[in-house]
Amino acid sequence: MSDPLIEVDGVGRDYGTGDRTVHAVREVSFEAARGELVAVRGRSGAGKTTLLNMIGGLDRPTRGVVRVAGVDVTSANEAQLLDLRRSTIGFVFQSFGLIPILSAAENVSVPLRLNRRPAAEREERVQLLLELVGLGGQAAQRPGELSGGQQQRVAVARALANDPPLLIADEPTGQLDSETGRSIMDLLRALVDARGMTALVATHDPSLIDRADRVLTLRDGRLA
Ligand SMILES: Nc1ncnc2c1ncn2[C@@H]1O[C@H](COP(=O)(O)OP(=O)(O)OP(=O)(O)O)[C@@H](O)[C@H]1O
Repeated sequence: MSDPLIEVDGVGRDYGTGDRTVHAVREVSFEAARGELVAVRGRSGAGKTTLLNMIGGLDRPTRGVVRVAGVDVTSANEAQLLDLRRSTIGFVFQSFGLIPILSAAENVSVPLRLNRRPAAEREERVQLLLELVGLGGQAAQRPGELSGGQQQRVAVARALANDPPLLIADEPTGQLDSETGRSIMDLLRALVDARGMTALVATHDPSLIDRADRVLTLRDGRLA
């Protein structure tokens, strides 16, 4: 595989010390290519969130190296990590993480503001992104006025705002009913196919696994 987008090499993460040490992730190595949809499955506590957070630069491994788009996330300083999270990685969480007092459009606009994009460009891009996720008509509505599935679509649009090569989604369908969950996974699949981005998606849900190009299974912190 040439030029992988994600390189994970011998990564481990411990919490606590001594007898109480929890080995949340142990000796995990894998690569993901550009344009690949990779599912990470495993039971509750298997280490999915810990692994995703280390790849996304939200947490640092105890051992090993993570590279994303050639950048060593493990040794990056805070400013470099901030830059990586703004330009290279979009995040989607189980709990959506939208700002309640902002409209759908304003939520999607937040990463563009952080990247200091001009107002006219922001407006155009936000509308395009909302249409992309099927919410062109809901731009002015606040999260509380949207269904769970619609809120997650807004979160996906926000994650795509700066056109990152990597989307990390941690149980994005965990709070949705199974049919709504499937529509979110269909959306992620379509986005990966249309944009050539890489997506890393943690999920418990066996019915969502078949949309992935590849499935990584974590058991007690190890890749099975
Ligand atoms: N901050 C922390 N301090 C101590 N232990 C932690 C911490 N975060 C996670 N752990 C432990 O690390 C292990 C892996 O947790 P993690 O959240 O990565 O699993 P998961 O597969 O994402 O689970 P879930 O599906 O329930 O979200 C668990 O045993 C958990 O209790």
